Amino acid sequence: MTDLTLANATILPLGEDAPRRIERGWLRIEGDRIAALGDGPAPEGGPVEDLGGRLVTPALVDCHTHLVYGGSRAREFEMRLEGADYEEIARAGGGILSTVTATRAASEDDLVASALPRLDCLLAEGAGTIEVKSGYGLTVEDELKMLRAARRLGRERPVRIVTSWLAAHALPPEYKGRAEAYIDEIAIAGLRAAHAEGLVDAVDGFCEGIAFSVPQMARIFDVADELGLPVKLHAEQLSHLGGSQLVAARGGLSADHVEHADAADAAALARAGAAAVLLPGAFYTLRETQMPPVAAFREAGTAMALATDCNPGTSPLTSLLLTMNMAATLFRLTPDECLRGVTANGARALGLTDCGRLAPGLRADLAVWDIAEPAELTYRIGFNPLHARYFEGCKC
Ligand SMILES: O=C(O)CC[C@@H]1NC(=O)NC1=O
Ligand SMILES: [Fe+3]
Repeated sequence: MTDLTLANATILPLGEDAPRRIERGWLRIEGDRIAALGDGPAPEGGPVEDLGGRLVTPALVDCHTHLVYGGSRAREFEMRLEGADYEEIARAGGGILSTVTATRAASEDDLVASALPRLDCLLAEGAGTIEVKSGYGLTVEDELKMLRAARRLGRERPVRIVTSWLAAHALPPEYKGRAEAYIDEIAIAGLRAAHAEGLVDAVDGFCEGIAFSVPQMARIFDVADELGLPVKLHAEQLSHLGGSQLVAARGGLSADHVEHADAADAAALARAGAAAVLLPGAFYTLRETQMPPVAAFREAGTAMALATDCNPGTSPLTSLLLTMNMAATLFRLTPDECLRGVTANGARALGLTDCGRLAPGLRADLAVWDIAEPAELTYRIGFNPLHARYFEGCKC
């Protein structure tokens, strides 16, 4: 059991009603929780570690990843460089389906082994909570295999893994022209099996012309609601179908990508308390030109989260710090918005209230940085100033 006070630190609590910054502050850890924090001299009693003015933030939250998958899409990367766009590749049977073949062929052990190096990259930059989706198996057993592998990552490393069911990611060849049957026999039947095995924390889908429609996603969300599972959605990534409005109407956790969302979507998400998850890695990789409506999100008060969207096709990115830099440079988010995007708002996009902020009673998942100026985290490109990471109160 940890009993430790971190002293002489520059603390960013990142809570809505918390001080913006505590200079020369202290934070007391008891067990796996934050017991107290404040400014001035640290309270007497117990071991103290002087941080020499270093910056302390919540451990980072990556609220949108496809971290578990088989194979690689480097060849497709070349195709894009030869001029094919994402939808052309998808319609030519490439894209997601080529990763499906590799994932179906991989064992659960193979999936864990190939995901661990990607996970270690995120942990090395101070991540403490990571969401992992299914979506490359597209049979009940292969989707369950993916989520079992995801759960194992949380046992193999000091990290909290949150899972999402994403069977509605693509229509496999054996269901070509039979989307409704796929939804019934795989997406819904598999969701029930995953829930029964304790493998799923939220339900997601790819709502897009090359994937699933709003009514089709609504059918899956009906079952999520019956099972008491929250929902989220890949929405308005390549077009405007109304996925964000569906998330808002269902009281969902987040609408993700949202490049093609509009002011009405921003207002609906804000009213529903749902986050907009911006994914600059996919925007950058696809050389997208449609910017997400950041001004509308600001105007509406929609919480903006950021995530790597780590996936082999459109965002082979395993750096939240680079994600922050991309969001600032490409989407014009401020460094403060970027840091909130991978902490408090990332937690919000996952429906988590016990992390992503520093306050008494919350998890002692912390990142200590060898910098004093928070903007350095967003400003630097390819620089990792992590000094130490605490997970459940333990330095790791
Ligand atoms: O190409 C892949 O493997 C996943 C792409 C990823 N999935 C999705 O729904 N949108 C994306 O950009
Ligand atoms: Fe994604």
